[in-house]
Amino acid sequence: MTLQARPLRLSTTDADFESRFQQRLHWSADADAQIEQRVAEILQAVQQEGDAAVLRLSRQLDGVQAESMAQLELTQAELAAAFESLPSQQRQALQQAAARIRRYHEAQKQAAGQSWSYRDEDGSLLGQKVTPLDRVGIYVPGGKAAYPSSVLMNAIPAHVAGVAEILMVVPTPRGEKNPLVLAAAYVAGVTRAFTIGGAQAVAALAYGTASIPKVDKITGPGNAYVASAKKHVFGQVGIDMIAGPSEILVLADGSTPPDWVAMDLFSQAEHDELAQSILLCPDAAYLDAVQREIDRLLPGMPRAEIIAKSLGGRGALILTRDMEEACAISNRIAPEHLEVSSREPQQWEPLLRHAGAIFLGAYTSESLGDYCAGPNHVLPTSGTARFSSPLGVMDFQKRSSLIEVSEQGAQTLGRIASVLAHGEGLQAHARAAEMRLKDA
Ligand SMILES: NC(=O)c1ccc[n+]([C@@H]2O[C@H](COP(=O)([O-])OP(=O)(O)OC[C@H]3O[C@@H](n4cnc5c(N)ncnc54)[C@H](O)[C@@H]3O)[C@@H](O)[C@H]2O)c1
Ligand SMILES: N[C@H](CO)Cc1c[nH]c[nH+]1
Ligand SMILES: [Zn+2]
Repeated sequence: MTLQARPLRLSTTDADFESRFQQRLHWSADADAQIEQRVAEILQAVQQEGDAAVLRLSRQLDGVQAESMAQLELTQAELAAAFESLPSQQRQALQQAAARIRRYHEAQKQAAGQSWSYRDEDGSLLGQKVTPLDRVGIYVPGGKAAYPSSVLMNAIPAHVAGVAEILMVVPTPRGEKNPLVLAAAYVAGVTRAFTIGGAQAVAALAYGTASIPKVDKITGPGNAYVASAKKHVFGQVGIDMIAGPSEILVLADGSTPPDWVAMDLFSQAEHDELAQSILLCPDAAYLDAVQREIDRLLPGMPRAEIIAKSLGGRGALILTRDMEEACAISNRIAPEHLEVSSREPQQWEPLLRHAGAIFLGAYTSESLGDYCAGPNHVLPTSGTARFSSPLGVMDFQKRSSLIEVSEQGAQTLGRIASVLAHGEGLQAHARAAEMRLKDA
């Protein structure tokens, strides 16, 4: 039987558009509940049994036969050897990507990640002191594909922020280590690396085990199990966001070659059967042309099966009344990646408010952002771009407020605080302020 990839065809003028659109956006509650249940069991096992559970689950879920946790740690020598063993073209590409990612995140730190303070009219100092986290865990996915680029996207901003210890976890299905992943860890300066993945890796980082130190925060993307585990451990540790199965939304005015758009939809669909690719366009003939290109190109794709399942199960080609309506629907979806494939991307960009990353113009394929444009590819999914932002230097920092009140300032603030503290019925607060008043 020939493989087919048939995204759902919808039109905003259909009477049942709203219900079918909603159904397509949200994955099945049943599947979700099963994943939640499994993840809860895994987290509990690791919390109670530590390394023993991590070893057992790595055997069961990843087919990794290890007798001790020491066998699951990658040495710095192994990382360096992996880098040295790469063909020079791959070594160079890793270094070029790393340099661009570093430059972007250094600019981000300059713009938004610095301490600041000012003195008020009484000479009191008010400000914010920014400090890096001490120890972070970065999750690098590795179930259905290997992600050296995710090593760079996590570890480089952590370094730029000044994090002292960067612990990496990455699953190695059947014990197969990906040399590019190891080499990327070398290039990005990862402190320690463990070949474990899934919810068990998230649990080990969050709770700590005899072999894996507990971290302060876990960042990085992963499949639905990883995303759910991060949600569960939030509070024990910090997390960056929910960066689950990949998504792309293409907003097209019909001017981009349809095979480019078809391939861009494939590029995220090939990550995972649960990935989501959506095309919005006001031109029905263009949607037909993209579907024809999907049919033509699919058989040549090595990951055709995953693409077909993702597009068939979660994809959509949506006919809109016009580009304005397409922008409004895109804002409702709040996709991880948003491509504005138009002759006038600057015309539509001001209308677009919710997306992890916005790619402007036909030449800006989303895949360039995945690897080397510079901005981070760890991005919020499942509509969480309404309130979350791309991974960045600020995720590896925290802020402390700084307050130094002058003698004069204590007179002004003391009177205000005293009134409010008495209003709250908190006498010790009031007295502490009043004792510092000169006429007390
Ligand atoms: N949003 C982002 O920024 C971003 C970036 C890169 C990748 N991604 C996404 O990350 C995901 C990577 O997924 P992946 O599967 O390739 O790697 P992964 O490392 O996220 O997941 C693999 C792990 O999942 C666990 N697992 C798989 N099936 C399980 C089951 N039935 N029960 C319990 N645990 C199970 C296993 O422990 C395995 O080690 C994809 O969905 C991709 O789209 C997202
Ligand atoms: N598109 C992914 C984020 O959703 C990132 C990635 C890495 N490699 C290829 N793609
Ligand atoms: Zn990708």
